[in-house]
Amino acid sequence: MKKALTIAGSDSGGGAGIQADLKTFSELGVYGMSALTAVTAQNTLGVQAVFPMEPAAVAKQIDSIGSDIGTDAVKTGMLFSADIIEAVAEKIKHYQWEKVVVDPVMIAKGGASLLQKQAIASLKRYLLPLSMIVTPNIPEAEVLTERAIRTMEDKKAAAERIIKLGAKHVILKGGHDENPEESEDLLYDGHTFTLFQSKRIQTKNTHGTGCTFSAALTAGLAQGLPVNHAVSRAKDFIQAAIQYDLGIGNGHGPTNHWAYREYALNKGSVNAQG
Ligand SMILES: Nc1ncnc2c1ncn2[C@@H]1O[C@H](COP(=O)(O)OP(=O)(O)O)[C@@H](O)[C@H]1O
Ligand SMILES: Cc1ncc(COP(=O)(O)OP(=O)(O)O)c(N)n1
Repeated sequence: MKKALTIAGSDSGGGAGIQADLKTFSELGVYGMSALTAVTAQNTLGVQAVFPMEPAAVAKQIDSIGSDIGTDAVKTGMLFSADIIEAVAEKIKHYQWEKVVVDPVMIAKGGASLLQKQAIASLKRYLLPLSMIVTPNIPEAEVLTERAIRTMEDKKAAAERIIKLGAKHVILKGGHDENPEESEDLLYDGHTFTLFQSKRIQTKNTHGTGCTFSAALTAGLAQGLPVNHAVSRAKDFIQAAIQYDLGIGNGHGPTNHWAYREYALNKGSVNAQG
């Protein structure tokens, strides 16, 4: 049994954060574990409140896992503060975890801040150099690189800058792109760019897409898939989860975490173009 650890915040509404990660791990046949960084009071209409954990409490949860169960891969999501980021980075180094997926969660789709502004420097300095892959959406990549991203050339330049920050791979997600036909994610490993394209689904129910995608990617790495295969399967997983949404709540609803298993598994993969 392969194991994966998510270090992230709780979404009471169940669509993003720890809840999305654990559902995704389970759907992909990976044993899921969690270290909670914050509790959010959240639903499909937005984030009503954020209650961060003490950094020592985050570190202690990671120790409980690291000192006994161990893990095959780790992902980080909402980390909220510089102190939590530094505690997490310290533990990743201590346990010498290498399959580390950093989802640089900053702002929820409704606009709520999930990362303090003063924590961005710590994210870049302490966590990105420990990551096997970092998974920014376009606004997050703009913050990390301090450059606007409009064109494919901008995306490639941003990916190059993020690799220079110490990440081994970057997948720049295209959910926020203006392309009405496709949602395309750009993978860069420091040498080669690979584009993962899928049909853009017209829906308002995209809450938790980033968390779900990075959790699927983490599960793939835990199972020993090479990075590009893990990305390709994560893209198939999120495509199915968005396509077969559940219509839950009055705002931006969650995706369907069992859609990949139920409807899409082994029905072919999205295109990857070098
Ligand atoms: N409407 C959509 N149709 C198809 N894929 C989408 C859509 N929105 C997002 N995705 C995919 O979901 C994943 C998460 O992307 P994104 O929404 O940019 O992340 P985040 O939730 O971090 O903002 C990416 O693989 C992206 O291509
Ligand atoms: C607790 C928590 N963590 C992360 C997020 C952000 O999730 P994401 O997948 O980026 O989706 P949206 O919030 O943008 O819909 C979150 N909302 N809550």
